[in-house]
Amino acid sequence: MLELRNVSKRYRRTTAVEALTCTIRPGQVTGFLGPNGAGKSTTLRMILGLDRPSAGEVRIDGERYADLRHPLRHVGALLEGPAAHGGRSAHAHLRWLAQSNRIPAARVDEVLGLVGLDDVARRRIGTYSLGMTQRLGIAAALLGDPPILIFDEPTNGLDPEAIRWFRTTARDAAADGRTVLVSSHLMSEMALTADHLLVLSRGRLLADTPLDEFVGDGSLEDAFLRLVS
Ligand SMILES: Nc1ncnc2c1ncn2[C@@H]1O[C@H](COP(=O)(O)OP(=O)(O)OP(=O)(O)O)[C@@H](O)[C@H]1O
Repeated sequence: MLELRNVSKRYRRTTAVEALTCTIRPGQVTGFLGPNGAGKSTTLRMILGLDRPSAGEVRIDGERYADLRHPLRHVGALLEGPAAHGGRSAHAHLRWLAQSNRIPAARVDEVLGLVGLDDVARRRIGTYSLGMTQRLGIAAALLGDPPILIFDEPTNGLDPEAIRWFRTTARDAAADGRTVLVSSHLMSEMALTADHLLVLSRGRLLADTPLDEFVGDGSLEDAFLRLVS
């Protein structure tokens, strides 16, 4: 379980996140929506200990990220932007992550197979396409077989087959009892992937609702635009 209690983040004059309180539950895919600049990435960075809240706290299974001894075994994340050195191979990158989190080396080949990168695993990451880079990020998130998975814009650059693959992966993980949090701007994709929604706008939480209730008789896009406009 992932809990945010009264979490705020201020950068000088900008309040990126304002008193955010929510619990992200296991067994479902939670979609994280919000217009550009709403504070989604900032929130995800605070969950992962990459940014310090100005106030409030984040708990992962009751602990702070910084206190987790082997964080990748508790929470796996794909964030925006390259997370690996371009000169390394995917295999070397994952081996290094596995070693530093006491994850068996055999798991590296397993996740490379899961994301379909086995054929290019020894190639330099710098030569990868956007879609291959996304798959590597997803492999890194799955590496520690963590109960909590966080994906920021996971389908960026993925082709239709890979988008479907990601959706199935996220839904299977939730069906397995994991906590899955996915941020995306793609409403049609989110409508197919999420069970529950968190909607953020200007740093504030506007909705924390099951997808079906949020959408009602219309489309997710209509309901979302009505709420944030
Ligand atoms: N390091 C920083 N320094 C100053 N301001 C920042 C910093 N990071 C984020 N912000 C500001 O905080 C606000 C929230 O940004 P954030 O990137 O979290 O939004 P987002 O919902 O992820 O947006 P997008 O959908 O465009 O990725 C924005 O106004 C942004 O300019």
